[in-house]
Amino acid sequence: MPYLQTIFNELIDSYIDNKVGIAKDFLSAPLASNLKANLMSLLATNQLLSAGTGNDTKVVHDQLYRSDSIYWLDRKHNDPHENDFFDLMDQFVEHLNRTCYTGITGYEFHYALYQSGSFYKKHFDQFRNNSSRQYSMIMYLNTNWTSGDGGELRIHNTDHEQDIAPTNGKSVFFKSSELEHEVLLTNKPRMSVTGWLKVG
Ligand SMILES: O=C(O)CCC(=O)C(=O)O
Ligand SMILES: [Fe+2]
Repeated sequence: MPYLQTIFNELIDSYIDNKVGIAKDFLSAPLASNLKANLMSLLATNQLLSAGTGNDTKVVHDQLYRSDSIYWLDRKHNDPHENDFFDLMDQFVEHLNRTCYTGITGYEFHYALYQSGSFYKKHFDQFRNNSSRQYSMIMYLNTNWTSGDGGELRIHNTDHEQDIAPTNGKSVFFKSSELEHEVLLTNKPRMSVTGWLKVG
């Protein structure tokens, strides 16, 4: 089986078994490093925006709730690495729809930077007034991450909590309406690409 399909199945199979899909090497090392370099240059050129909570009609900038900053990826940027990322996501969505009949028709992704001391309190990803977000997907861009660095993604399952370290290239995948989660306070800059697979 081609390598990518093996990784896609690792993510999907662990999602089916545990409600939280994890694939350790979803992003290749070069792609992760190129996306991280993009994020660093967005920071250097002041293009990152403090992230809001809520959807477009009611965005609240509450730093007590989440303190990351973000930038949306777009094919219109004509950035080769963003386009490599979108090519990968197109293949993943095609694979997911073909093997699981998910009917995903779109997606949206942003870079996220959690500076040291940042966090994102417990929340669901699906907006109350809009259910187009079906699956949440996060890809991490952090080399040399160790346990004292904090910044784990904490998933609140009904009967247990699960902490996931944001290590380089890893992807996490779960149903947006189903699992409450949070980002624990990070002691080091923590970088990722986060997004949603959508219907309608
Ligand atoms: O970065 C993470 O691990 C999760 C981010 C998150 O929950 C979100 O952006 O909605
Ligand atoms: Fe979230």
